[in-house]
Amino acid sequence: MKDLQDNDWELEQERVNSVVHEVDKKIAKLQKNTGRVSSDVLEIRKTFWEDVTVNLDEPDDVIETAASIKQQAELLSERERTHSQLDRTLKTLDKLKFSPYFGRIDFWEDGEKSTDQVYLGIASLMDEQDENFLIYDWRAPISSLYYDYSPGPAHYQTPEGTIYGEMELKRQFIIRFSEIKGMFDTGVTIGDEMLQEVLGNNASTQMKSIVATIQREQNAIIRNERSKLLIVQGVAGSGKTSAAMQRVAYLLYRYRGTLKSENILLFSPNPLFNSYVATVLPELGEENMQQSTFQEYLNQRLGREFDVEDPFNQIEYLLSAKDNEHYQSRLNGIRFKASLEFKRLIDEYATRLSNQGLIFKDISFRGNVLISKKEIHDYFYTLNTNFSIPNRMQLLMGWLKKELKKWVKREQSRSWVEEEIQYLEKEDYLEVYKKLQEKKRFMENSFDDFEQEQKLLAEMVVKEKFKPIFAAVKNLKFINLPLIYLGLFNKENNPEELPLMWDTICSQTKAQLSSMVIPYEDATPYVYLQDLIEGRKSNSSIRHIFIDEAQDYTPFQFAFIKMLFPYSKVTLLGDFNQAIFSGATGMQSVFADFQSEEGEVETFVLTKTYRSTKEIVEFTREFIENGDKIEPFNRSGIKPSLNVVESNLLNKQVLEKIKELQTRHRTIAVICRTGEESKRVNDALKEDVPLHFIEKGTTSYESGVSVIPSYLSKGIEFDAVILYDSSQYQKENDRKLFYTVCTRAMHELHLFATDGISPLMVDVPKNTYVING
Ligand SMILES: Nc1ncnc2c1ncn2[C@@H]1O[C@H](COP(=O)(O)OP(=O)(O)OP(=O)(O)O)[C@@H](O)[C@H]1O
Repeated sequence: MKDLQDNDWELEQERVNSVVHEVDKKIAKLQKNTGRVSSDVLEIRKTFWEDVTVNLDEPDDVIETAASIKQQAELLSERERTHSQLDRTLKTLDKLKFSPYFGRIDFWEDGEKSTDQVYLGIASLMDEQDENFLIYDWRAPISSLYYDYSPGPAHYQTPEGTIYGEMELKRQFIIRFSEIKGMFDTGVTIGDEMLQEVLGNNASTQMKSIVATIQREQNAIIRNERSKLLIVQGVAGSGKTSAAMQRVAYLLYRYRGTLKSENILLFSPNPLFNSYVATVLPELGEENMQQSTFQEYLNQRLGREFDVEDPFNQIEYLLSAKDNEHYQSRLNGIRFKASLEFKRLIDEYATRLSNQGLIFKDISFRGNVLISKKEIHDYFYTLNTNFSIPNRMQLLMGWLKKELKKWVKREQSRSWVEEEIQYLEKEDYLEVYKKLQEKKRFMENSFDDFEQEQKLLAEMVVKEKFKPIFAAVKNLKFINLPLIYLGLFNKENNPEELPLMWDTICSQTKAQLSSMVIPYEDATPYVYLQDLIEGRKSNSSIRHIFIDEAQDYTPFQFAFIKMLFPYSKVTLLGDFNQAIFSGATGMQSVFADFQSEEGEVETFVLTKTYRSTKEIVEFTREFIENGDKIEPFNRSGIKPSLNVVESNLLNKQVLEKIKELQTRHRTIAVICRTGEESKRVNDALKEDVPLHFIEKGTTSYESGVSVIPSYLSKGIEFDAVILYDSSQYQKENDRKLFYTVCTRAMHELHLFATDGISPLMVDVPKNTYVING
């Protein structure tokens, strides 16, 4: 490794200057273009109708008019697309001007005469003649060398094969405002110095990109193209979410032309997390992928019919209602309904429903049953059982529509129709009159206008009233799904091996659904059964899904998600030590059993953690099994503290700690066990210090002091964490939650305790923390 000389610095700065000069030229050129395109867009919008020939006289003219409008609209949208593309390129160039690159490697490819200098940045840049790369995109095949090797023999993959050679130099830059602020030549891994610099900074309220310091093991995840299912088990702070974000950017680059941001979907744990990660891709010059929470999906499916419980209410109950008489049976129910066993039970049930047992609803109108549930049931079971249930439902729907049409005719002569006609608006009469005129044109014989008019008006009235019924039939609302689902909890459909307290589970489920509340644990099984009966609404446009915090999904949910996106590759990121939902319930987590997944599955394990100081990692890893495998990044800070206080002094002492931390940190979290406790703490302290109260609907987190319930803090990080009352983490099933909240801290962790030291800490070596009080 060469020593850095002053001369090197000067030469590199000269190169930066010349690259920035090139960027400036490109910006100027593009701005001219952008100006032209935006005036095109304005002009087309202004003259849109002038350039369209509108003529509706004859059917041919109508077709011509439609074609002319379509052509004009296409022209406009093409120009708009070009405009937004140019706009994005301009933004990227601005970023390159600010910081053109972060790395350089000198690589002598076997068989070549000279060494290539490869500079890496967030996007590639060619010289004026478009011949040589001034900057290589970090996602280009050759850039992989930078992440995977230190100087010495090295190789990288290209679509054409493997390229071998010798890396002669690896250099890192910190460039800001076109000026080199730091420069390191690195030997071993991607410079510790650069990582030290990045990780030593304050936590940010938005996740940052890590392209300059991606580690080798993360690079393998980011660039993996082989697997259909990629599983990343990584300890807290190991960069799973970061790897996921850079992987999205990588895939968009690698498959540009075929893969667009709208073909990628990220399932994240809550809206707060969604906004926390939303800036990474734009920072890298890419558009954000689609983002959603699984709860949003469930709400969209069930929200109109039911009051859908969310996972946060469920966990709030689990954390605080331990004395409730139904607690244990609910827990057992949650466990069973999370399992693939329950899914199998539903599959078997659906097979039986094919021959008997489906339940329907009467179709009624003005208090009268038009088609009874029995008639619907009987018709359904006359249909050929070789057809699937969903196919038969479509046939049934067709039959119902026909029957309803007969009813529309019958109803027209009823007295209520005559009455309704009296109340029609003038416009309705006018419409009927127009229709009559139309008809006359085609009919030779004269007819009684009045009678015809009455008939048409009656038809109009009845059809209008039947519209909602037809719509409901089209949406298969004649199926009584809640009752069918509840059929699962009847004796004749019992599972062979009954889960503990099964009778109570059945009666509780029935009570909840009858009041149109769907507990979180029932929501996925319910939509699964619905799909078996109504037909699956699978999505073909999504090609990649990412599930972050995957440990909190049940095996049932994961199986269901895979069915929803049958054409999609899947990246699962999680940590079984942070499985707070399954930790609280003892249910299976999808992460417990990924060995059983079939097909092209690859698993990556990340054991090095970057978020917290060495002292925090040495303390928190003691909470969990095999914690000694967790490797901290070598960054020092102060030891975590345990502050034992009288409960009546807790708020006062927490306040003092906040004030002290504010002198050196920007983001501080007071993590409470539940939402209820957060509220109490917020109410008690908000007069004395400005607080951000975070609850399940909160969509962004700001710097300052946040008060947040434990389960919402997962996935995000703070400079300093105050754990409000650690004495409450008592039982084994609190362990994962306890570990999760403590690992949110980057620089400082302070635990308060009002009722003695948490039993979960008894085995933690005393030299890993300090005790105050
Ligand atoms: N290669 C890296 N270079 C710089 N920073 C990194 C790197 N990898 C991870 N980090 C930082 O470490 C912190 C934790 O990363 P991230 O949130 O992606 O981890 P995680 O595994 O998803 O954590 P958790 O499971 O605890 O939510 C972030 O601040 C991230 O920027």
